[in-house]
Amino acid sequence: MDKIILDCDPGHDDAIAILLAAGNPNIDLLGITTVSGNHNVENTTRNALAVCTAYGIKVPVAKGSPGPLISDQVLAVEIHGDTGLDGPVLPPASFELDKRHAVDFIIDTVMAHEPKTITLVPVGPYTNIALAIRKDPRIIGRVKRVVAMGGAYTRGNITPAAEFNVYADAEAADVVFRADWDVTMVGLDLTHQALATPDLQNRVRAVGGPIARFILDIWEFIATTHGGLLQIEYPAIHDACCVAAMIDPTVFTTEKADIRVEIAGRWTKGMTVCNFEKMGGMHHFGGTASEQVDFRHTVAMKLDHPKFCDLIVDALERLTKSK
Ligand SMILES: Nc1ccc([C@@H]2N[C@H](CO)[C@@H](O)[C@H]2O)cc1
Ligand SMILES: [Ca+2]
Repeated sequence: MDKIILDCDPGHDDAIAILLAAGNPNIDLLGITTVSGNHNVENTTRNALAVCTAYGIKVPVAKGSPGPLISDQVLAVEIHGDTGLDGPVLPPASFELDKRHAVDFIIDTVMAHEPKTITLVPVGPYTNIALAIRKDPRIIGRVKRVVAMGGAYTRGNITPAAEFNVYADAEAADVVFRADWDVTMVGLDLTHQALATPDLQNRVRAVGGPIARFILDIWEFIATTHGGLLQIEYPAIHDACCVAAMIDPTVFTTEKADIRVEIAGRWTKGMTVCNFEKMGGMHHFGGTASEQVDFRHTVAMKLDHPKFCDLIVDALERLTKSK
């Protein structure tokens, strides 16, 4: 059983990550922390509580940072709508927020558990994670690993060079990727394979019930925004890919790389520059022999889409039965 803290900015695809984390018996969802990203932190927090209520689950939810460390705030309202989760009916929260700030919740939870037992799963901008490292660096050595949705080794979705979660707080992403812990980057190159195809939507419809309706309303809304803006055939279920990998590591293939986050480029800020080990270990700085490159990051490459879909349908069936 993998213990995780899901740091998120619900967010349509964040809601499917919560479905997987709450519905799969191999995941122990210790808590949800929220951050500003797809919308402001008031809305992403309200949405996190609404999603838990819609699923009939109760887990600690702790509100986090209202904005990035340094850069101006950028929201993805054009994709997620004015509430940050337009489309489905959002029920009023059935439980109260955890009283702690997300950063304190992360630190307290990591320090209260055995070393190397908790995985951090950030699927929004990494502001809370960076702040937690700075407030208590002990968590770097104590966390089992970080499986982060963000970045891309080809092209971005908020600028040609950058993916939204990294772009929205590039300095926080720089802190996270440079820290001395095990980071897996689940970028757009992988998550744009994780599409809510008609077949998957029909399987969700066949489960029936209010949660299936909630999920279908999510994809119906996103299809009106995502497809138009980004020319992607079906809604991309970005964030759930991280949780799926916690459940079944064979859900996608990986390669080792050395990842550097651009924080100064005028046109490339937020770009995750990936130097793959399999690319013969090109150096970041034109092969200066003095630069030591250790390929310590892991990059998600090829998704097993049928396996991914099975996990989503299974989680939906379990939550629907237990509601
Ligand atoms: N166009 C666009 C699509 C998704 C997102 C959000 N950011 C990440 C994908 O870039 C996911 O976590 C998702 O919640 C932002 C912008
Ligand atoms: Ca997200």
